[in-house]
Amino acid sequence: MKKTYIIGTSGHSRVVLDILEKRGQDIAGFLDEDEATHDTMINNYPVIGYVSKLKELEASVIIAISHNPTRRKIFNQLSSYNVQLINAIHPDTTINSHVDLGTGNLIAAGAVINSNSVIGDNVIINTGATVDYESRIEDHVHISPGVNLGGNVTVKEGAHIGIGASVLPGVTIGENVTVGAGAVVINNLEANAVYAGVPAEKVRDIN
Ligand SMILES: CC(=O)SCCNC(=O)CCNC(=O)[C@H](O)C(C)(C)COP(=O)(O)OP(=O)(O)OC[C@H]1O[C@@H](n2cnc3c(N)ncnc32)[C@H](O)[C@@H]1OP(=O)(O)O
Repeated sequence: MKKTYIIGTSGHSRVVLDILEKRGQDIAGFLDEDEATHDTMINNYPVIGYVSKLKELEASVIIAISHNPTRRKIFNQLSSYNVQLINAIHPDTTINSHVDLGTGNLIAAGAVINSNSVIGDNVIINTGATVDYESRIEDHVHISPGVNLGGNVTVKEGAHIGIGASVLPGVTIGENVTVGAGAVVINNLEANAVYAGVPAEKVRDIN
């Protein structure tokens, strides 16, 4: 089995570590672009160095960074390396057998993904979130803890749905949108903006 490296050292990365331990992965340690973290220990595993260390290695990797633009940037960096992105799926999840799941994804404890949904690459479906039938979650999306998506929802690349938000069936959420915590999204949301409230309304554009 190839050794597995976790990119990122935040609290989120410790959630990923726990899942990989539960899955019996052979974990080498962490990598991080912040030099101050190097040679420290996280839950008994070393922070080994920069992400570029992976250039020299044939390794399994998961990017454990919740900030979508940063996670996307590192995903693109890894595309020229000889590494294998893996999924980190907590054993306590319910994923329908007819779900099409990409790679480099975190599916955290208690998450549910229902039938015929499609999940891209480098996605986070966080603790206790539900994605209902025939939904489409594109690359680099973060579905936060406790979010509920109705059936036939589309979440476009790079969008972030905040904690506890609900999205009505059939809604499309545009690229790079942020939905505020607790929002109820009843209409399609145009790309590159922040929306919040019940029902969700635009707060500001994202440049
Ligand atoms: C495991 C984990 O921790 S995963 C982490 C998941 N993270 C989240 O869920 C965070 C989601 N982010 C939010 O909800 C943020 O508050 C955002 C993105 C909606 C807004 O953030 P900012 O752009 O910094 O806006 P800011 O805090 O200045 O608020 C702007 C206005 O929106 C209001 N607002 C902010 N958040 C919300 C919200 N969730 N619902 C309703 N209104 C909100 C503010 O009261 C403010 O109103 P005002 O202009 O009348 O004073």
